[in-house]
Parts: sequence; structure tokens; C-alpha cells
Amino acid sequence: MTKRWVIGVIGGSGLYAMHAIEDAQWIAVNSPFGTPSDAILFGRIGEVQVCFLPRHGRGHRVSPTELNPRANIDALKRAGCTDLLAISAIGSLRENLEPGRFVAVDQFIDRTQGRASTFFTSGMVAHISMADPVCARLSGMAADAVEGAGGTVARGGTYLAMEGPQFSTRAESHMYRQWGADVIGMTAMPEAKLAREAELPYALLGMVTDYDCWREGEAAVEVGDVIAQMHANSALARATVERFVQSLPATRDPSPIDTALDNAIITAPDARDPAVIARLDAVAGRVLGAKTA
Ligand SMILES: CSC[C@H]1O[C@H](OP(=O)(O)O)[C@H](O)[C@@H]1O
Ligand SMILES: Nc1ncnc2[nH]cnc12
Repeated sequence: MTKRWVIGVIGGSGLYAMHAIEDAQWIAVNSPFGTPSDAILFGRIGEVQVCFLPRHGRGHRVSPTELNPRANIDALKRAGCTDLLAISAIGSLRENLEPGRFVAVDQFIDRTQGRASTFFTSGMVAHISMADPVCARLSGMAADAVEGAGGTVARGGTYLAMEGPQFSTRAESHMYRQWGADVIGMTAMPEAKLAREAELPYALLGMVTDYDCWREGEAAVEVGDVIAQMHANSALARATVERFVQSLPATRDPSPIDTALDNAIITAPDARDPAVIARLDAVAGRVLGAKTA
């Protein structure tokens, strides 16, 4: 069955609103998983419905370590999103990924600690595959949009998600390079895991803002470097999102991620907790038969 695209855009550091969105309206969406970072900006770009959520809230109020990605993803699912494009500021762990370049991330190493990282708690246990954590279709179109907007992009790269909010030590930065990580940030995990649990195809466009602290004889990253680079490139990031939405095919073919929960739930029907089922109405209503609010 084909359906229309509803694109959720998660704006990272420096991207707190989208002026290209027409008929725009900020609307608060409640979630049983807590308070999302902000209201969602509903509107359209051309004929495509867009739901924009600033990841840290307007004014960058919410720390990466105190984000509630469960509430954010649940709210975007409730808002009717079919697909998610996330934008992030990232540090580079590779010489050839210079500040200003975009990276269409395709793998993750999750080093975050203590964040609620699943919708499927006791009473409704599920194990989804995260082998290929990013939607290749979406990521490819997002990378095309970067180039169409005049930017440069690396297609593929491994994102190390650190806890923060402090930046890494030099020893950690060197270790992450040895592990094979290409870029570093504090927010895309567990966001990407939760998007998959919610059967939402997810792509992450990282924008390199700095070289972290692994380069010999060079000053370590400071937040001012990140902000300056984000400001220098925010017009390009906005143009990329606009172009991405405009380039979508008129109809949306199904994605295998739309049915990621098929065969993922292991808790026997008679052992399922009704309270847990109730709060999964948006995330897993398709498989649990719960009514979506
Ligand atoms: C402002 S510097 C560090 C900050 O920027 C990144 O956030 P986001 O991914 O939302 O753009 C990074 O993960 C940190 O939260
Ligand atoms: N060097 C870095 N480390 C972690 N998160 C970042 N976001 C932007 N630059 C970063």
C-alpha cells in the first residue's frame, strides 16, 4: 500500500525552527513517556506535511544527557510521521571529514549511560534488529539533498554516541578512532533505537563542527567552535532539509522498517501488562491492536 510522506525533522544544535515550513503552527503533543523537548511545529513544505521538533527545545534548554528521546519519538509518531530526518552537530574523528562537511551516518556505537533506551519494558518485551540502524532510502535522498543545496557529504560513517555533556578526554578521542568511529556526538542514541522500535525509518545528517581533541598540538573543541560552525552552515542545513522534502517521490512506497515489530515481541499474550500495552498505543498500535490516541 502506498501512502503519503509525513516527514519528522529533528533539529539539532543551531536548528531550532524552520522558516521554510508553510502554514506553520506550534502544537504541544502529549506523550505517556513524559515531556517532549518542545511543541512540534506542524506545517508543510510544498505538498508534503512536515513536523519539526527542536531536539533541545527552542533556546537550547535541554541538556543532551537529560533529553527524553522516548517522549520525542513517541510524540512524532503520534503526530503522524512516517519517516524521520535528524540533524546533528558532530565532532570529526577523521582528517578527511573537515568542519562544514555533512556526514550521512550509517552506523552507531552507543556509549551513552543511564538513558531510557527502549519503549518495551517488562510486561511487553521486544527485541528489534539494529544491525542496519539507518534507513538507506532516506539517507541516500538526504545525502543527495546536501549536494543539491551546494554542500559536501560523506555517504556513510560511524557515529560514536557519548554521554556528555562534557566533551571527551584526548585518551577517549584516540580510543574512539581506534574503535573505527568516524564522528562523535551526544544525542543520536538512543534516538535511533527508539525510532526503529516505533517503526519509523530514520536518517541522520551530521554536520561536522570541529575536530574534537585527537589532533596533535591542536586546541580541543569548545562549545563556541561548534556554535560558530553551526551558524556558518545553518543556511545550508535549512536548504538541505527543504530540498530533501521537495525531492521526495509523490507517493511513499512501503519500507521494511514500517513492519520492524513483526516477530520482535517475545512476551506471551497472556503475560502482557495492560498498562504497558496502553502506553504503546502510538508506538506499537499496529501490532498490538491498541487504539492510537
Ligand atoms: C553544542 S555542542 C554539543 C551538542 O551538540 C550536539 O547536539 P545535536 O546532536 O542535538 O546537534 C551534541 O550531540 C551535543 O548535544
Ligand atoms: N566534539 C564533539 N563531541 C561531542 N559532541 C559534539 N557535537 C559537536 N562536536 C562534538
